[in-house]
Amino acid sequence: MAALLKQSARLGLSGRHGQVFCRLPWALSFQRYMFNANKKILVEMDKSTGVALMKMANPPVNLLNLETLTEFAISMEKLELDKDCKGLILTSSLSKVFTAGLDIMEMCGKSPEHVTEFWRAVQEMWLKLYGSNLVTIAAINGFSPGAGCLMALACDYRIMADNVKYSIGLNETQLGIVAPFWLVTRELRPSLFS
Ligand SMILES: CC/C=C\CCC/C=C/C(=O)SCCNC(=O)CCNC(=O)[C@H](O)C(C)(C)COP(=O)(O)OP(=O)(O)OC[C@H]1O[C@@H](n2cnc3c(N)ncnc32)[C@H](O)[C@@H]1OP(=O)(O)O
Repeated sequence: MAALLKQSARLGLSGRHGQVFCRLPWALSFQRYMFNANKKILVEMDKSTGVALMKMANPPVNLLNLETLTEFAISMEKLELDKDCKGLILTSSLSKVFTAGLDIMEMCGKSPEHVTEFWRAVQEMWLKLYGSNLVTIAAINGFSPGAGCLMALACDYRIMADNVKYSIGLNETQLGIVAPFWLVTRELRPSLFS
């Protein structure tokens, strides 16, 4: 795990944005590639190590709206299809927020069809992460409430920045949102499935 984190530091947070399957020049050609569908999720894959660095990049607080969730699922699919990819580090491109969780505006005043589509995307995101064949690590570099906490829990390993200001936890009931049954039973009460 330490080696993976060292790798993440080496990969750096210096990815060039706005590119789809762009290869780095000369020596690193065919060793590293980056992709992002719409710039909300940035992926940098190092084929020489098999480690992908995925950064949520939806300022100001990395809200998980329909667009971002969809992009996340597509990015996960691409990595799962890459036979060279063995591990994934999930982190944030922002300085103090991992993710502020679900965008509550996606559930406020929207049509039942939209809300259904949104929750389907939430479930898809969780299935992709929790069910991934990759070794997954959440590098939690800031606040991580609600779905941010659940994303971290869905990873195999979690490491959080050592800063007392940052908090992580399940606060959705304070907002009147109940975590869905598939999540509570699978992740928060795994003994039911053992
Ligand atoms: C796998 C998952 C499966 C199931 C999930 C089930 C349940 C999950 C539910 C949720 O995730 S509910 C959402 C929980 N999140 C929160 O409660 C976060 C609340 N936000 C904060 O605490 C702070 O924003 C912060 C993350 C600590 C960052 O603080 P900062 O001071 O940097 O930013 P600010 O508060 O000014 O926010 C900027 C901007 O963003 C809006 N915002 C923040 N969070 C949300 C949100 N969750 N949904 C919608 N909008 C949000 C905030 O209102 C500001 O908007 P403004 O600039 O227009 O005022």
